[in-house]
Amino acid sequence: MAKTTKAKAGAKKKLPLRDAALKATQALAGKAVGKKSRKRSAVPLPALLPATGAKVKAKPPKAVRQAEARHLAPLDLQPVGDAAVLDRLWQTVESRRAAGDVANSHSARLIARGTPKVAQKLGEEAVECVIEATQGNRAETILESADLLYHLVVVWVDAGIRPDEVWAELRRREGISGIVEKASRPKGIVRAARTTKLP
Ligand SMILES: N=c1c2ncn([C@@H]3O[C@H](COP(=O)(O)OP(=O)(O)OP(=O)(O)O)[C@@H](O)[C@H]3O)c2ncn1[C@@H]1O[C@H](COP(=O)(O)O)[C@@H](O)[C@H]1O
Repeated sequence: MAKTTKAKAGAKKKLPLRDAALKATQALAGKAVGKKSRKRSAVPLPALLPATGAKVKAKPPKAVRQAEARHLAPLDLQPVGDAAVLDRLWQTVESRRAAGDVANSHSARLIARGTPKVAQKLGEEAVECVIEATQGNRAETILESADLLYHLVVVWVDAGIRPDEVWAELRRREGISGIVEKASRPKGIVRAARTTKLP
């Protein structure tokens, strides 16, 4: 063991000057183009530095690829319903509110309990929908979505909002990329002043 160490030390000493200089250059180059420093340094590296064998990843990480596949997969849409059902639901709930028959109408009973209760129910249904969606339970997510939309309609009726007003806002947003819209929002301190979120 000791012999080997000595032999190594000897070999180091005997290293010709040119080889030693080359080694030092390579060591420096390795530091300069190593993963960490390449990320942090904005200073361009000299073009003549020797390659260090750092691999360029051709594929994005697995989680990103899976998310992309989920979003890009075509939806299996069968035309069995239409959005007009929400307009009809609103009409029904509004008529229940106006009639105020709390003995026979769930909507009338819920609205009679006051705005905080109406809003709370929407929150509960949203959380249930989130849980099912997070767990990948497709059928349950559909059921919870229907509950969520019903309770959203009750919120609109309670607040005196007509579906048309929401559709108009959705129409206004058509063709505006969410990313572009987000980028156009005020930034920094202005944004912090307008929101309860941490900047
Ligand atoms: N889409 C719905 C709908 N979805 C869910 N629900 C009811 O919402 C209630 C949710 O039950 P929860 O136990 O979560 O809530 P909760 O009974 O208020 O209990 P708490 O949280 O207060 O303790 C159930 O009674 C469901 O039947 C609905 N009730 C009515 N509709 C639609 O509204 C129309 C009018 O209904 P009524 O107002 O009952 O005539 C109906 O024809 C339907 O089209």
